[in-house]
Amino acid sequence: MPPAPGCYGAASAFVLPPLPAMPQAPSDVSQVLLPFGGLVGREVDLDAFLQTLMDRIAITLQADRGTLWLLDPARRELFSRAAHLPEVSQIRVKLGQGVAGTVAEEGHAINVPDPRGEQRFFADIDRMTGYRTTSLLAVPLRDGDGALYGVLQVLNRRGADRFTDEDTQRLTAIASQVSTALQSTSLYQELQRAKDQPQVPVGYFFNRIIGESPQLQAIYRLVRKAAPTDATVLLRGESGSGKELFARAVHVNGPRRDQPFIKVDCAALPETLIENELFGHERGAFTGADHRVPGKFEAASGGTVFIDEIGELPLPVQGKLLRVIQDREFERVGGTQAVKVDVRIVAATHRDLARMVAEGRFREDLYYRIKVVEVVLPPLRERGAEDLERLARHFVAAVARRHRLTAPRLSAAALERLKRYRWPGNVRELENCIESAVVLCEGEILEEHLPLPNLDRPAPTSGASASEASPPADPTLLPLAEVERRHILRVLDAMNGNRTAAARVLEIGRNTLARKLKEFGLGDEP
Ligand SMILES: Nc1ncnc2c1ncn2[C@@H]1O[C@H](COP(=O)(O)OP(=O)(O)OP(=O)(O)O)[C@@H](O)[C@H]1O
Repeated sequence: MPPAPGCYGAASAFVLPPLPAMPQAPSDVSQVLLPFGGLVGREVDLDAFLQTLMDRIAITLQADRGTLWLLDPARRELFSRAAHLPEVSQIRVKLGQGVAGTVAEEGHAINVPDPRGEQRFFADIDRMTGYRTTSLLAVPLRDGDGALYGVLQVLNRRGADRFTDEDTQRLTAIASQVSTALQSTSLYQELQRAKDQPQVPVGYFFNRIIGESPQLQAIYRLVRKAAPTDATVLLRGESGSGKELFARAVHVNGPRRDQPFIKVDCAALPETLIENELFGHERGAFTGADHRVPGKFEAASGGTVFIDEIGELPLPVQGKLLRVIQDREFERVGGTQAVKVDVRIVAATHRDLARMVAEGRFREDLYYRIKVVEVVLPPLRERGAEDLERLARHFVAAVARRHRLTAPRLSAAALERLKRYRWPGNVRELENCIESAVVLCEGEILEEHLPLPNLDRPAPTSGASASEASPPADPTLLPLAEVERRHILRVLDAMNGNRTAAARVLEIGRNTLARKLKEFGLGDEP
């Protein structure tokens, strides 16, 4: 059965609850956008806005699915920016390819009653998604100057075998409203920039990154410059501050975007395994090595290797990595033959590498090689109240969608509590905190359920208990139990949730791991 409107992207295949305000298709197109006026202006969460917008459009046109396509002038392609597309995260089509591509090239609406036998229909997308298109309507999206910048498309008219002429008129009217609405968003500004710099592809950029503070703006500028090159990038920042998110942004905004992005987490692997993981091994390299196994560098060929927690890399392996950066070659463990490799390297650390160099724990030559472009991510507490609020609202909406719940409203008191907390675990901690609160929230307003220390309580005057009101200046000074909890979750994450593998890395029994996870409130495996 095809998914209902409300399903977006592979990473977030969820179904929104029915929209209470509009159970029926409205007859007046102005109702499609009317409820969003405030949301567009504030644009607290562009993704959520676009998704709700596409839901409304599908309902209004009595369509099963809808797609907002935008134009990437550099690549002469359309990319799906918001869509009922649970099967894949994004689709790209060339101008002139398929119905949407033809609308973008020719600039007029196309109504396809039956795609079978329709030459302009691009059946590859149905083949890729497994979805069966039975009728399709697509109209151009134009900006205030009349220039085409996208296509609005709906699929599979419900209750009829085709879209009508009246539907075409309605979708055209909606497209004009959508254009007006989009022009006040940063998405539109990005498209405008792309017009001035047609060599820079769009649609990959920062789609999932929330934050408008001056610090984040400076980082966007830096990443925008560095990404299209092959420069090695070093991301520095506290745990949970978004290093991996930006590492992916560097990759998908660069020339290697269609090639693999492979992550190696040096902190999750025992020292003895890191070399093997990165470089692979030859047959007979050690007992049990009964065939040649390629490492991550070979797996990432043509793409990017993201070396997370590079500060944990043992010194001998640092030497081998240096050779990869300098000479683009290495030897597999137990091998004598040089293997050539073409990869981009992006590295991340929460450590002070300069200090590690001074202490002789990190090679100076490698340090300078990896920090060709250095991006320092600010801790959440330094990003200002507005960014915190944007992120919080984004997570409320995203978590509610993920768990198929109605998104509660954040009360002023709840926001105040969020702003007063110091967030030692940064954005990840905020995300987890909001997830817990949204899941436990019983009413429409999220207020009581934030699992945060009560900062209004008077601080203890003496004793060894940590003061919640005045946390230590150094956020890494954590209680032992918290360090253990974070380490376990990080290993589990690195092993993609596989408990057996995580228990092996942690060198504890699987039952012990299960018990600890239970203590953290992470119940049984699904
Ligand atoms: N600016 C942001 N906008 C939206 N989500 C964010 C942002 N920054 C971080 N996140 C989210 O917070 C979580 C932690 O981010 P990420 O894994 O990139 O941090 P990290 O610095 O690599 O952490 P660690 O050092 O512990 O590996 C992720 O779920 C990520 O999607």
